[in-house]
Amino acid sequence: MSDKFDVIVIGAGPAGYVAAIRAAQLGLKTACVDAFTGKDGKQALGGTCLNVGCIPSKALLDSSRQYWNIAHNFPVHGISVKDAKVDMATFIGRKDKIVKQFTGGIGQLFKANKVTPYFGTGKLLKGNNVEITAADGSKQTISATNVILASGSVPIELPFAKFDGKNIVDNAGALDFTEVPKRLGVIGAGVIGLELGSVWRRMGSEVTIIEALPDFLSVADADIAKLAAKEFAKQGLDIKLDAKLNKAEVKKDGVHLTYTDKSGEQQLVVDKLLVAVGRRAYSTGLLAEDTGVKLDERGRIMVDEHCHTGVDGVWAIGDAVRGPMLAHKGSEEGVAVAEWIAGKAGHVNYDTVPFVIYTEPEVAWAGKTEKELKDAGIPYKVGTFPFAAIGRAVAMNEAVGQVKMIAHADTDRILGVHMVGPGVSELIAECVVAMEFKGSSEDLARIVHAHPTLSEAVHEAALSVDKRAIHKGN
Ligand SMILES: NC(=O)c1ccc[n+]([C@@H]2O[C@H](COP(=O)([O-])OP(=O)(O)OC[C@H]3O[C@@H](n4cnc5c(N)ncnc54)[C@H](O)[C@@H]3O)[C@@H](O)[C@H]2O)c1
Repeated sequence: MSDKFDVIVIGAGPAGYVAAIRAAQLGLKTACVDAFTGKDGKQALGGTCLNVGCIPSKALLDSSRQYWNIAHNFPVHGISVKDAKVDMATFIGRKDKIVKQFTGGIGQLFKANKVTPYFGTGKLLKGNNVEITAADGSKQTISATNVILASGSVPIELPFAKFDGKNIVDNAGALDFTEVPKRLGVIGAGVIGLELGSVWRRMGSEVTIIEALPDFLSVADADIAKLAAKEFAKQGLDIKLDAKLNKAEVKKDGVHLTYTDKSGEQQLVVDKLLVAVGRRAYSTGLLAEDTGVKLDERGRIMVDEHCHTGVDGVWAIGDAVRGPMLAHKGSEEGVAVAEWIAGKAGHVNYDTVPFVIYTEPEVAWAGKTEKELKDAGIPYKVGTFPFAAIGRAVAMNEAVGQVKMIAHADTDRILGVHMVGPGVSELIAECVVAMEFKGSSEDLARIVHAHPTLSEAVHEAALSVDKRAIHKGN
């Protein structure tokens, strides 16, 4: 046994690295174990989010947006560009540089906060010891009073469309195509399917998305999902609902898909296939048999409302436990657990976690959908406001979508806000603050919003709850 810590975190994704930094800030001697290897063969801190998730996908979404705008938005402004071309090495290289900058940044933050990083696969042993296996197979064991498990999640693989890293890929593979696929198939019209499908559509791919469920984006509010579907269809994303993939075979001329929809069995040939049918909690090899830490039926580490596993000094956070698989949810759990360990009052409000899909237009929401409230028998009133009536959005040539605010019919407390439109990934923050402070639609309606800004759509939606929006008929 070489080293003894107050806290060992297994996993350096947005849940784990944030927990480690917060624990160290609170004066706890902290280590963080992670095995992720970057393209340069060195340890790359930051987990899925920084290496192959949130950050690289946003880099490619932005590059592809610039390219798409040349043909689809510049002409509206009277700007023409001839012979626009994309250099794929620069396109992918810029993304890799951003990833390196941020993964390296975590190393710097660890240094500044005196978190000790370990490079290898961590396994929890009985008695809060952690065995670390390096890439060369060598092992060492460290121990701590508290261990935080933050092992994240991995893509779900379909048995009849197994990942081969070349033709049938997961999110990581779809961030590294060396050329724009002429035909891209996507299985799953969820967050990854829509974001990465958008990237390659903007780059010129013919994108077909096969979604098993009959309703598009059923996790979102139905009105918002409907508006989003209309915009995605205009962009040329061919989304097939109620369609189930039966087979994917790699042949010389591409990946041959067989799927069944309402009209029967269908065939489709694509050059690349992205399978994005969800992720599952990752805990392979994480727990020795006698630790007492339990997994639920979906393989998630079981925890109570304080992220405690029930085993003395063992906690679990992020994608590896219940709740939405979102980086910011994991980070907040990381902060809260570090604070609980230090004897402080940690806090995560799961009711106000914002959801964002970084398509164009963006989709964002927090709180309950109209259907959830209807099903629960909670009385509500709704206010909406279209971006078409927002001067800033029109000036930007991005006047699509709307803000929909739902408040309690009796108390006016905001229960949910749902948006599709320009910049809504940022606009949702104001609503989350209002909801966190148990605000009402009237609270937001009484706040001065700068003119002309996109945030006026939130203001007007709040006014519209009480049928007094100014710039539309009520
Ligand atoms: N912007 C973000 O916050 C962001 C970005 C990327 C990923 N994530 C998270 O990562 C996780 C994984 O993302 P994802 O897009 O893979 O999952 P997801 O759950 O968002 O979507 C998966 C979709 O695949 C469909 N599906 C499942 N099995 C299918 C099948 N056999 N055939 C056709 N369709 C099928 C589902 O009905 C669902 O619509 C999610 O929890 C997501 O929240 C978040």
